[in-house]
Amino acid sequence: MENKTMKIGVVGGGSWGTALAFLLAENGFELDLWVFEEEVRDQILTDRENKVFLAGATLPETITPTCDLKQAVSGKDLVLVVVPSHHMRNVATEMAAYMDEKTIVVSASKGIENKTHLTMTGVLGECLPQIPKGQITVLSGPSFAREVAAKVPTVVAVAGKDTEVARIVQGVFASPVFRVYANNDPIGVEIGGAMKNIIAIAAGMCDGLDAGLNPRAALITRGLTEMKRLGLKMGAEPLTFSGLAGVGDLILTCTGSLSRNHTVGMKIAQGMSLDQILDEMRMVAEGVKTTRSVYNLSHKLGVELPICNEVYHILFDGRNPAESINRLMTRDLKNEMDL
Ligand SMILES: NC(=O)C1=CN([C@@H]2O[C@H](COP(=O)(O)OP(=O)(O)OC[C@H]3O[C@@H](n4cnc5c(N)ncnc54)[C@H](O)[C@@H]3O)[C@@H](O)[C@H]2O)C=CC1
Ligand SMILES: O=C(CO)COP(=O)(O)O
Repeated sequence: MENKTMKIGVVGGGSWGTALAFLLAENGFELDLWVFEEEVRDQILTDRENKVFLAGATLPETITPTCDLKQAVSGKDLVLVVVPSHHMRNVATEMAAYMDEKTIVVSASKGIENKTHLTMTGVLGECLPQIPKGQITVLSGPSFAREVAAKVPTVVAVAGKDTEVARIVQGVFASPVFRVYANNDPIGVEIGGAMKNIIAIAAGMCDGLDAGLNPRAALITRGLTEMKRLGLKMGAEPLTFSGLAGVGDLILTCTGSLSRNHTVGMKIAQGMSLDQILDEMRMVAEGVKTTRSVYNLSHKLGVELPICNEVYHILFDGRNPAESINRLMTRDLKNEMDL
């Protein structure tokens, strides 16, 4: 199939869905963009801008905003889903009625469902039984939406169990400012993308306390070990965690001031309550819900994740972040390479 004639739908007009729609339009595709809020659809139609979630990017006429999910996904060759992880099941269940087995599905959402502990391709696989599993892929890596919309050079991974399909998706998204590596370890890519958000909350707490640069580097490094530990238990490839969706995204989110998860951690350390912080945010900080999923999953699987465990108790039990640093520092002494 000649790429540019592919019919594409993007589901989710938050900052990341809008930035990826912009990228695809720049790559020469015409596409439908499903947005949840009528206000956002109307703004894009009249001003060619998503002022709520991605102010500043001018969206070309080749992006058609719609609140009609059927219009966005039916008859498409490729559907990119970019809704917050806690809305994935509802949205995908509604999509199922309009989709046939030929469509390639790409998830760009990062999270682990609270109830089922499924990653986003797992949820999509359950909700879209007509789509062969090899056609469900994931795009992830160090990529703030605002920088992608500003055409800042960005490098990500696209993972799928079917190498051919991953290559097609790679070709659709790749551009001179958006380099895409193919990867065949979707579960590793998704565990990396979901768990780095928890560690970013921890790094934000560390920065909010002004605890120092040494502890932040330690959190990033030991956080990577925790990502790998849970990932391996779930069947991931170890090398994925050294890649873009692992350490790459971990570094970006733990050190980048644009991160919503890092910001949540900073505000907690500065004394705000989680409810207060979330009430003030229209955007999503996936790490909050993922912390709950990972806490429960790690206990179920018997995997020790000390940093994630502390983040859980700070967010949901009111533990003091400074006390958590002390608890992490005074744990039994270990061998660094133990997984
Ligand atoms: N923003 C970024 O830089 C990046 C975000 N992501 C991931 O992309 C996913 C989507 O996040 P963003 O685009 O950042 O969203 P956002 O935080 O900018 O906006 C929130 C989104 O939730 C939608 N929403 C609210 N209620 C909804 C409902 N009931 N059903 C469906 N959608 C609803 C809003 O329409 C909006 O699109 C997340 O999993 C995030 O981790 C991944 C990489 C980069
Ligand atoms: O996933 C992201 C960058 O790769 C975005 O991180 P935040 O959701 O913390 O802003």
